[in-house]
Amino acid sequence: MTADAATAYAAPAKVNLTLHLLGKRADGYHLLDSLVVFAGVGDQLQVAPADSLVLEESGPGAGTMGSGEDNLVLRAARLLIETCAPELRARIRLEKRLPVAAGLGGGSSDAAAALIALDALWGCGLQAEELQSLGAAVGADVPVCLYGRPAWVGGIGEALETAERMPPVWFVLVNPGVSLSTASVFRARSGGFSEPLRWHQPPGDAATLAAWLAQGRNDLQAPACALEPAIPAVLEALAATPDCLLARMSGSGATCFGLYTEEAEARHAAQLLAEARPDWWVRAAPLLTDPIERG
Ligand SMILES: C[C@](O)(CO)[C@H](O)COP(=O)(O)OP(=O)(O)OC[C@H]1O[C@@H](n2ccc(N)nc2=O)[C@H](O)[C@@H]1O
Ligand SMILES: Nc1ncnc2c1ncn2[C@@H]1O[C@H](COP(=O)(O)OP(=O)(O)OP(=O)(O)O)[C@@H](O)[C@H]1O
Repeated sequence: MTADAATAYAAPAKVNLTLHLLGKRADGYHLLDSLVVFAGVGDQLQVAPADSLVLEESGPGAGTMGSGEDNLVLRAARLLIETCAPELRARIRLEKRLPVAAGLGGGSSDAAAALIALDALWGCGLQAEELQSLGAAVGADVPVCLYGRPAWVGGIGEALETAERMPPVWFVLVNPGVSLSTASVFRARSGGFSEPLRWHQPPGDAATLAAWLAQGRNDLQAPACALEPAIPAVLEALAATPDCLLARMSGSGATCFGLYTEEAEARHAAQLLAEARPDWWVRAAPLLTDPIERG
């Protein structure tokens, strides 16, 4: 595949529908069992040939990601250069729309899109497994973002299995405008570990999915709520919207999602929340049931 300069690569938000912690490794990383999906809202990336490696940020989140040199997009690009050829360079444009350090895996999704876009631009032709191992070196959420479809995630984020036949579902995503460091939320948790949760038969509709999800949880939600009191307020506000089937935190927070059957229900709930709390980031978006289309 070749990339032309105008091609835009989608970097959608990741949502952890469940997040069970199964144990802890000697290096401090936690073993996960998570049902991960993507939502139809996210960042966008464009790449073009250039004489140096540069990242240009635009959009509402530009300048909120710390120093440009630490950007996960550039870390991914440098790893690909090391693997592929030392002289490779590109201009990368990142339109940052997702909140940062928000539990939506925005940086990981950007890094995954960068690996795919630059592999195509530079004609590296890496196999999916090679991209996966570069992605895992950038962050635990990058492998599933490269995979780009509903998945059961295990290991510390690298063990992936397709979650077949997700039903059509709508999300309302709400971030209260606070960023939470993933490491601090893991550090704040205490107590035992959970069992993995798998369905015997894929849920046929949103209500059945929500009922199945209610048997599980996000094990990082309690420690994140203890660190950040805005999170319980978001969960309560989402749960109180009409037609909300389930409200839960994604990843290490602070973004929470509400589940709805219909687009109109989600849009109505999002409008109510945005009116009540203009200081919150609120978006209605569908669950992407099919693999992400890139480029
Ligand atoms: C919590 C999740 O969002 C679930 O999807 C991800 O596992 C986190 O993915 P991520 O943000 O890409 O995480 P990384 O940047 O690799 O790790 C940040 C920190 O989170 C903790 N961490 C992360 C992943 C994992 N399986 N166990 C951990 O304990 C570690 O303290 C690590 O230093
Ligand atoms: N392209 C990027 N987008 C967002 N954050 C980035 C990016 N590059 C570097 N970062 C840094 O990475 C950290 C994590 O940001 P990110 O938005 O990916 O977190 P998150 O949504 O909580 O991720 P996860 O759900 O994987 O834990 C932040 O401290 C941020 O400054």
